[in-house]
Amino acid sequence: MPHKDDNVEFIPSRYPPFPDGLKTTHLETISLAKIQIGDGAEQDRMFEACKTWGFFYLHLLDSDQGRMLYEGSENIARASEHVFALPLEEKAKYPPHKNDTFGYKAIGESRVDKNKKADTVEFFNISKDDMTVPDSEMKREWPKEVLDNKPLLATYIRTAHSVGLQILDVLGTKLGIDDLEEIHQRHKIGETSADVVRMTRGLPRARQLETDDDDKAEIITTGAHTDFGTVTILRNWLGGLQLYAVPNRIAGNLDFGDESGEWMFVEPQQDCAIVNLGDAAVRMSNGVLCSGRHRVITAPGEQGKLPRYSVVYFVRPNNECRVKALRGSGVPNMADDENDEDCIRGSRDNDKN
Ligand SMILES: O=C(O)CCC(=O)C(=O)O
Ligand SMILES: [Fe+2]
Repeated sequence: MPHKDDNVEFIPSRYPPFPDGLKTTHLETISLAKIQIGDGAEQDRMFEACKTWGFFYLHLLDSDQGRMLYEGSENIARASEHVFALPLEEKAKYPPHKNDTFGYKAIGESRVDKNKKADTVEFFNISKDDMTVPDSEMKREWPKEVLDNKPLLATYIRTAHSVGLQILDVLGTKLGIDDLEEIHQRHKIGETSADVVRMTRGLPRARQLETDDDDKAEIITTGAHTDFGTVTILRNWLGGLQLYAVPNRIAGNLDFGDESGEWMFVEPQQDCAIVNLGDAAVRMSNGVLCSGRHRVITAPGEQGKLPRYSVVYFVRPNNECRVKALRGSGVPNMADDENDEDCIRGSRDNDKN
């Protein structure tokens, strides 16, 4: 779509490049097409990436579903610009309900560090369940700017969910899971879940600082976290995402007291999504798979002068499911893995990530 209007913010083709010379992770790039045709070497590389960092780049342009995610995420980011441009009073009409995270999170509602500094990003979390049913069956209200894009969002949700499950099928096979169907049962598209498409818009650096004189200031936009679901498929176009250089194998390890590692940038790759595993994948594999701790800071260099958009799909277990370890030759037994106390519930209501 041509951009007639210079007020348009989301124009990836005009973004300055990611700067050289920063500490950056070297993640594997996995081809979605090769995963889809069952290429053994590609599957091995993906499994290794999921055991080491729980993060990899997914090359999208060589498969139909990948191209849908590529174009769909750009269209959703464009739509999100209209959502975020609404007056705050209007956006505030869509807060999360008591037991969910759907709807609008304003800037400053979360804390990003131990000094309780406020975050500088707004989110709009759009639920899978409402976008994939007729309007009359939706459980909550959505702004017109979201509803106008319901067909796009529904297609994106179905595609991202399907790609997430294709990834889980490969990981399940590599883990020697006895019953792969169990993974599908836990992530049924038609069952109620906390799956969302998250639209995000992070403030540019100039708007975060009182003055714009400290070009190098590191401002945390979204604080350190692990995602609580199973698989996350992320599209971002500006830098700022960082991965903590100590792999995390503990589900829900949100007590980030240790500061021994360092933060490394994950450079966005034009033709790729960034895929990462969440706590439910750690739990289902009894810690064989890894859920990488990450955060977002202001995009580096010139990029940081621009508002930062991202589009995130979270594949999460169905609400009713108890996320126990799966049984399989590659999943170590844990003495207490039958213990419900030790299970993550499908809906981790209080978590925002
Ligand atoms: O915007 C990004 O690059 C990452 C966002 C993220 O980690 C999240 O929303 O959980
Ligand atoms: Fe995240």
